[in-house]
Amino acid sequence: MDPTNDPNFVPPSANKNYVPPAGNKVPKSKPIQPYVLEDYCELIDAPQPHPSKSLPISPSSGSAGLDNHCAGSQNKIVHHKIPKPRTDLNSSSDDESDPKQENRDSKPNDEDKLHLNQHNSKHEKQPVGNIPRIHSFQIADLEEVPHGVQRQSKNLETYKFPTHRLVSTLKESGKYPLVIVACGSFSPITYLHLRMFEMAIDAIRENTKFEVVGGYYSPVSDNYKKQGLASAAHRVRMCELACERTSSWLMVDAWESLQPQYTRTALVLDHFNEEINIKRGGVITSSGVRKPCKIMLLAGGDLIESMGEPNVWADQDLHHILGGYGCLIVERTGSDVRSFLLSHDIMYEHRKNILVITQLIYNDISSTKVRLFIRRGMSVQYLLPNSVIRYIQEHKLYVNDTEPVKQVMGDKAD
Ligand SMILES: Nc1ncnc2c1ncn2[C@@H]1O[C@H](COP(=O)(O)OP(=O)(O)OP(=O)(O)O)[C@@H](O)[C@H]1O
Ligand SMILES: NC(=O)c1ccc[n+]([C@@H]2O[C@H](COP(=O)(O)O)[C@@H](O)[C@H]2O)c1
Repeated sequence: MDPTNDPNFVPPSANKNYVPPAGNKVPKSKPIQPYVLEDYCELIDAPQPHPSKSLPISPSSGSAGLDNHCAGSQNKIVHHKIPKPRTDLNSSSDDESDPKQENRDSKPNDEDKLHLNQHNSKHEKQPVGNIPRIHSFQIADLEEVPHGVQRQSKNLETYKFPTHRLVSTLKESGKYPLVIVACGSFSPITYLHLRMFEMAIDAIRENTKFEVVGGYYSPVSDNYKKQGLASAAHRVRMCELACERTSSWLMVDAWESLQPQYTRTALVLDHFNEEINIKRGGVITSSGVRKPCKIMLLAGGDLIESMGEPNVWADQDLHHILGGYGCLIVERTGSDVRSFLLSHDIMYEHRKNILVITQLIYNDISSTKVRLFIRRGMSVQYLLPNSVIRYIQEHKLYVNDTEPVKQVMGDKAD
């Protein structure tokens, strides 16, 4: 039975005493692709250290092994240098890139061309592989009217899974495809929610052999009944505006938001598995081999810590999410995710499928506080994309919210 069938349903985060009804089962889902993150988790760019420098890590230093590495890599060598990220440019010599997949970045801008020229002129003399630069395919031109963007339907009958930015052919055939899914309220989406994906893609590139082929927001449905939720249609639209105007790889999937009942996160991930692996057969490599796509949940430290609260998540769901899919956890300021992982039995059991991402530049923008600012007529400029601010103004969202201020200033928002 779905928790929201209960007439007294209150979303878990709003009611700490919430007890989900029995029978909170994960259906026998179709096969989930088999990769465990840690099996494909190593610093792909860093040189292997000299064997004499690799010290075994004692169990008591377990948390060190979690630091921006796969949580389960405790017997692995800890590199103290941040490896320089591979780039489109410097990996191009050994890439078997497919021109068809350049839908992400078909036209290099002037800056790219300049960089390309500089790079080409140096190419003969310098070994490539270590030129740090921003990946231009991640950025959308803020002034550009987005092309080929697929907007989500407002009803389930005409719903189509968005694939307009899903990479269909793997760029580097030696890697494994990965899709990142962020579930949440996004009421409204902020720059923190956008940054989460950028932090995740950096961590994946640096620490694993996966190639991110897509990123999705899955806003929760209205049945979640959390305080401060704008309607699902508004939240989906705001996420779309944010993705269209600030990113060239992120997408929004409205499926969860359109469901007539609240959908547990385990089932949302099953939906992505179904769309990407079952219906579409995963991702193809340039040599024509099909690879199933790993799907991982992207979540903040607070969401992960809610997994330790009684009766918010069914154990069976946690095994399904963490074991079957895996989790990328963005540390939240002030929360100790690593200690939490060590202390939580199910999390610890699946630690090889969990990657903790350290925020090197702290960002703690809170949707709750954004809503309060709007209600108080204060500026929210630079906390969320302009397109989202404009949308909020046009639709007069949040101005008449009645969310208790005490709760807004409570521990979650602070
Ligand atoms: N400051 C933060 N640091 C890291 N992750 C965060 C932070 N704020 C939110 N997240 C993550 O963003 C995702 C979506 O969050 P969601 O919109 O549901 O909550 P929220 O941003 O905390 O909003 P609200 O203030 O309405 O509770 C969740 O995984 C959440 O953990
Ligand atoms: N049992 C579950 O599947 C479960 C429990 C709590 C939160 N969630 C999800 O976590 C996300 C964020 O929730 P909060 O905004 O309440 O932190 C939402 O997408 C929600 O559906 C799922």
